[in-house]
Amino acid sequence: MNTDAAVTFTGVTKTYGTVKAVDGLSLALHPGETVALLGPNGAGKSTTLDLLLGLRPADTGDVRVFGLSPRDAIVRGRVGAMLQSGGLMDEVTVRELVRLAVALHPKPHNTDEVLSRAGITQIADRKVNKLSGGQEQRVRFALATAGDSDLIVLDEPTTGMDVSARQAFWATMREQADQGRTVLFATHYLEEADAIADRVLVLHRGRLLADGTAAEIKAKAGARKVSFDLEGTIDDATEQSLRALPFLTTVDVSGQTVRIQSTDADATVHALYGLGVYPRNLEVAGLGLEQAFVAITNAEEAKAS
Ligand SMILES: Nc1ncnc2c1ncn2[C@@H]1O[C@H](COP(=O)(O)OP(=O)(O)OP(=O)(O)O)[C@@H](O)[C@H]1O
Repeated sequence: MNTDAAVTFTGVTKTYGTVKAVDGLSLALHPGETVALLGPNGAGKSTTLDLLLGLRPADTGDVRVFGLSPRDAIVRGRVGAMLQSGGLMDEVTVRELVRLAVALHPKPHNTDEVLSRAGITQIADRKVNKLSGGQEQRVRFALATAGDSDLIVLDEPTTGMDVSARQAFWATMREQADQGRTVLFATHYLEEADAIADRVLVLHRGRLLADGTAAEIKAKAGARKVSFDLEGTIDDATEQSLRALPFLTTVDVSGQTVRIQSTDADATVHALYGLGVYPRNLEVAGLGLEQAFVAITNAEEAKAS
């Protein structure tokens, strides 16, 4: 067992009826890493976080947090979490709720500092059930950072936050990681994962499909995008021959503009000139993280069907 790791999953499986939500998952996260957990709906992200937080038991395998069981790690204040669901207590004010979280933490921060860091000092006296969605998220963030935890776990943390709240949120998270904390967040915002995470995990049907930096994940997708314009209207015959170009994974024809993805852009462009057409404004570029994610998960879907 690697006791230096912040988190280890070893052969972890969690099944609901016939659904394998987490399927033989093994991974290790290290102190100071900011890790994005990506995956299509139902990939097993929330279940993975629930297992990590000891909210559900694994069927098989072992989950360790700083070498401890999830429950022991939480009791010792080593983990702060911000989950998607779970009601906040209704009839209390924001300050009372945050004060309670501070009081319960074995290594508490100062309540005013926690409120200020989460940007909720202005609404501290408001009842929790009178908040907007974005304000609620900030309160959850305050609860996750009520004490000096070594691992911060966030499930879809910025859903409902406006642009400035998101920026402030991620700036704070970067500070937390710079201080040696491990930050693990599940998200559907791939641009956030690209901008923030040192490491990206792609889950699919409970299995780890890719694990690396955003650049490595983009390279793993193995595809590049090619776009160009053709003069005049693209008739059916031309469109047919474009769609028959080698190594294509996707084709989109819109007016005179053609956008394609190819697993061998050089060969595709070579064949394009062979069609006797004259592409203008030809651009060849790597995939963004979002496109890479779609390419990787679609390829896996195709294998499964
Ligand atoms: N309590 C439950 N009972 C039965 N099935 C469940 C339960 N929780 C999750 N599942 C199933 O397990 C699978 C994984 O769900 P999970 O919520 O972990 O995925 P996710 O990646 O977080 O999805 P999303 O992006 O939609 O939040 C899904 O097929 C889901 O329907």
